[in-house]
Amino acid sequence: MLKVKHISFGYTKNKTVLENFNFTLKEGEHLCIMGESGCGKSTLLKIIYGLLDLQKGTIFWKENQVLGPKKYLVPGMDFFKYVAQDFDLMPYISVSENIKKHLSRFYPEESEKRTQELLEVIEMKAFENTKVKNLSGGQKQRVAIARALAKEPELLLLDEPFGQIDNFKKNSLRRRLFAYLKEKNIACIVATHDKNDALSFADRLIVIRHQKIIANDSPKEIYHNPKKKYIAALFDDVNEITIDGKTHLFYPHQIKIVENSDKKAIVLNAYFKGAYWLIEADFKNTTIYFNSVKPFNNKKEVALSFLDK
Ligand SMILES: Nc1ncnc2c1ncn2[C@@H]1O[C@H](COP(=O)(O)OP(=O)(O)OP(=O)(O)O)[C@@H](O)[C@H]1O
Repeated sequence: MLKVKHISFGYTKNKTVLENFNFTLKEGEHLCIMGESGCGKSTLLKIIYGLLDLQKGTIFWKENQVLGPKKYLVPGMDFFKYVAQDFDLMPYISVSENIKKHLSRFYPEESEKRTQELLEVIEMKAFENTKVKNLSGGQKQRVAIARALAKEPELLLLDEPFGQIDNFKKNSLRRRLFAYLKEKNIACIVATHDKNDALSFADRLIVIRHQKIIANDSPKEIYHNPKKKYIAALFDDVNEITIDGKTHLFYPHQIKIVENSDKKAIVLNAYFKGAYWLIEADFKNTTIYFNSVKPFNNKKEVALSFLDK
């Protein structure tokens, strides 16, 4: 189990990036870290891996304390693997050689079998003999993930793991990778901007804002009961609307167009989203967003109903 206790960190003395972080992670559990750009997601992963020295607090994996570069000449904990945003692959050797570099040379058959298994997980079988320098950014990202998995870490730390991968590949890769991690009981912490990483695949979600953890719960709970607009906005457009003197947060799908109601909005724009239209409208001098199966002309008045909260 990972135990992060009262940790604080800043790159300089007068600027704290993370303040008094506390959380735990069980074996095999998947945690997502979300928050706006620059809030400290990558910094947290680097601290957990042991690449930075803490100013305060402790981190333990089981009974082992995670210590930073002041303590270890080669930083980074043995039973963790960390895939950074810049991959750090060997460009002049092939995809499979990059993976094999992290497997034992003394068991070539076992090493080959494992490499093939990982090539399947990252859907890169067709590129096994291609030199890494000739791969696209998204392909390199996938090789970096396979390489990190080669030795079956106990905890995998992924920084924006699908950031450079197109939607077409991303969905199937995500399903394969997270199923593989669960199957092998590998715990995982993913720093991400992508709500799908959290909603569909994480057991738990932590949201960071202004150096603090402002939410730590199941993705379902945080999605359905966001305590702040900042949190809801990680998942979708969000409307902050006051009804009978009380302010509520509504996602676009929680506002419906109805035949009649005393809540009227004037359509400003309609954006095609494939399966539906996102309507931008003025409601009591506030711009709101809701979904509709059909578009409306600008300036059209529509009656709305808001989900009961
Ligand atoms: N090596 C460094 N030296 C000094 N400041 C740094 C360093 N790396 C990051 N920072 C600062 O620390 C803060 C947190 O950065 P971090 O990269 O952890 O954010 P992030 O949430 O991962 O951002 P993004 O989503 O854009 O990747 C930012 O203000 C950043 O400018």
